[in-house]
Amino acid sequence: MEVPAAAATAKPLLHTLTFSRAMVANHLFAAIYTCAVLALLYHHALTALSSTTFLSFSLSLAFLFSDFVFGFMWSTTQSFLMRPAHRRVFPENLRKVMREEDFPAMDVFICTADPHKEPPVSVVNTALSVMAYDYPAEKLSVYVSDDGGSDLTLFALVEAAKFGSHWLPFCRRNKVVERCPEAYFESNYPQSNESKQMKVMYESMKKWVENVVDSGKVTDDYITNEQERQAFNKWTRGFTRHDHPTVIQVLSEVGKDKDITGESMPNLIYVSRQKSRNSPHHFKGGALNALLRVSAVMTNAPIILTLDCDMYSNDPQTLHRVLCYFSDATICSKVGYIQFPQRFHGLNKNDIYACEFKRLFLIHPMGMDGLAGPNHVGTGCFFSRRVFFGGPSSFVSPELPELRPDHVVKEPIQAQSILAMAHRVADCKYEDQSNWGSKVGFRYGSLVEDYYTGYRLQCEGWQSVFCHPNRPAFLGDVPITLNDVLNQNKRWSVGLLEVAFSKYSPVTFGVQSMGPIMGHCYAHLAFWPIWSIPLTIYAFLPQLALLNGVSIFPKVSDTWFFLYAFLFLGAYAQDCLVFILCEGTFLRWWSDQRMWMLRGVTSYLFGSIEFLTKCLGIATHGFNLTSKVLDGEQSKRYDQGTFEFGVESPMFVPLSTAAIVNLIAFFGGLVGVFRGGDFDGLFVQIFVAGFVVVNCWPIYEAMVLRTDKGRMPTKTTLISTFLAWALYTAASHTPHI
Ligand SMILES: O=c1ccn([C@@H]2O[C@H](COP(=O)(O)OP(=O)(O)O[C@H]3O[C@H](CO)[C@@H](O)[C@H](O)[C@H]3O)[C@@H](O)[C@H]2O)c(=O)[nH]1
Ligand SMILES: [Mn+2]
Repeated sequence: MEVPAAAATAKPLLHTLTFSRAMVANHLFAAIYTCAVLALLYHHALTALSSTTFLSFSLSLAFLFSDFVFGFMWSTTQSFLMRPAHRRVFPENLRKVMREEDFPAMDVFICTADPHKEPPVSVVNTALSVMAYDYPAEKLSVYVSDDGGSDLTLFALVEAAKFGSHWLPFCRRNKVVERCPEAYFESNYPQSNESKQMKVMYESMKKWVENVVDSGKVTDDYITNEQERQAFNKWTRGFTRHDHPTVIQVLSEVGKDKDITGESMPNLIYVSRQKSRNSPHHFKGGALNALLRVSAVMTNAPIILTLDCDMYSNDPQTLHRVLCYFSDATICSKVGYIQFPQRFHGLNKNDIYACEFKRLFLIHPMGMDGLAGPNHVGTGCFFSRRVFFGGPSSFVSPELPELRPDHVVKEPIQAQSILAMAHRVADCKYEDQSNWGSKVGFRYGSLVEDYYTGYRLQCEGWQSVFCHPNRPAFLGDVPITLNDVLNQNKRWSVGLLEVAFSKYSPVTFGVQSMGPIMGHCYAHLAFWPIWSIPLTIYAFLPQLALLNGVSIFPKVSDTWFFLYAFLFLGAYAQDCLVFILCEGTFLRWWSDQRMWMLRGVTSYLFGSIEFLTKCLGIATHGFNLTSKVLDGEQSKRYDQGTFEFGVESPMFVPLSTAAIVNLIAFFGGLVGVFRGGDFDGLFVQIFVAGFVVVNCWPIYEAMVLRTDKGRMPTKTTLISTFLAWALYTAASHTPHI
């Protein structure tokens, strides 16, 4: 009897790809909605042309422009809904196609930049969580890049290596799933003598490290041997975070350092690249490129995982999932990276600051996965080392043979020649007149180096894969104060505009290189901050007109009114549906749309202004690190779902001004209508103001009702009240000619 050919050659299944069935319904809705948007723009153009006064002409023009932006942003989001895909992997089949001896080596990069904003204990936890992966230790190397050039961070990692020699075998023996010690001891872990002992050991290590960090100095009492002393001696008098030589310290070495059961430890290497005030360092992109070179010289693993210091591994099996793709020869030559979503721990119930970014981190990448693959989001991403050296069929060779992705390292990592070469490639002048940052490695030129690099790689022809298992592979911290959130979003805004208005803009270069749909996906992200234009206009203009009794939208009895109603309800309903179908709750969606409005008059707006001043050469802005330090009282308020203002941030000024203007306009409008005003003509404006007021409730609370430290600073409230009054006065004196 003959065996069917397919069955005889069938390989065990490693991964599958399926497309969402909701696609057709969505295409239909998109087609109708597009017609509605076009009709609205036509309506605005018509009103503008037939307007009799200068005022009504400029108003129609303003709304024509803002609705055009709305329409553009809405249509680009539809690219993500064109062909959403879902993937599954079958790591249980991996052993059938591959022996453990054949597993490729992995280099893990962890970035940190400031021991006071990024507590070293949390860096330690991240490092330990990846060192403890279910993977042959001799194939695993963890590199920690310290852009803060801090001996406190080095000290913490020295302690991490010592503690790791107990922690790793403990995890192995007990099949621990939470391999980040902090998360493990916070969880409901089994109480045994061994686990209790481990906890004592962890707590004392943590305390030890925190003491040193609090004291700000690694004194002799904390140094236990000559090797350590030599390492810390590098922090001489002239050593500052902006000006210092390279420090590379091997804290644990494969084959040499063993855990307490005698098994090999993975490599753990501390790298602080050379810094000088006279050389640009390109922030995180620069740090990652330095690590790319240092790791090439020392281990040169074909697969690289990049992590932010707060993103610990939450699943020891993740590397097996990744191998399901990278071991498949059919996709290996095209797939450049495998992106896991950014997911977070410690979000409050309704996620008041919408830090989950469900669209950015889940819905959009799933949409792109059915096309050429998701964008890169900076952390939780596995790269094939080859992607950093040209497109799939156009290799760009690095300047040194040792840096080539196919170079084989023959000497141990602490060999004199290896260390000398590693120092050489970490030099701050090394990249001068080279391809690094332009054609090779992570790309420079944008504060969102992650987005930009992924985008450029996809333009070169690389595809990517989105992997999002039910159990999050990585978990990170979220900012817990509104000011931190807005500042983070502002930095992203500046970085995105840098791409949007560069010669590599997705609307021109992107569309040409990767086709219209992928190009539009990237364009949606690049133009994210231009939401500020319609959002700011809609936050003030209809309200100021309302206060003056000027009707600017169609009357309820007018047929054009239904167009407005359809556009508003249609977009909101679609957005809400997509959000809730992606495991969202209604209240989280509500927070999400609220934060979108808030960002419109704060981070998007300030980001756009900063970008402009940068273009004009008036000011430059660096990478403002997001704080990962938890303040007790702030944490408490965050957990209760209370907004945190507290500081005098310039971004709070337009926010409170808008809140005040809308409140007054809403009540003023209602009073006017009761006194016999034109309800029919003013309804839309009253509705818009009312909708903003409902969204602004936490702001009113923070301005008048609250007494805690997180309330709105009185100065901000006063300035905003004054500005609201000034706007009102100006509006009421605008001649209606
Ligand atoms: O000069 C620098 C500045 C930052 N970092 C590191 O970059 C990471 C991200 O910084 P963070 O302050 O946490 O910024 P976020 O806005 O939270 O990060 C998101 O946005 C960044 C781009 O702006 C991406 O790099 C990140 O991966 C992405 O998670 C951290 O590990 C930092 O240590 C450096 O290594 N060197
Ligand atoms: Mn972060």
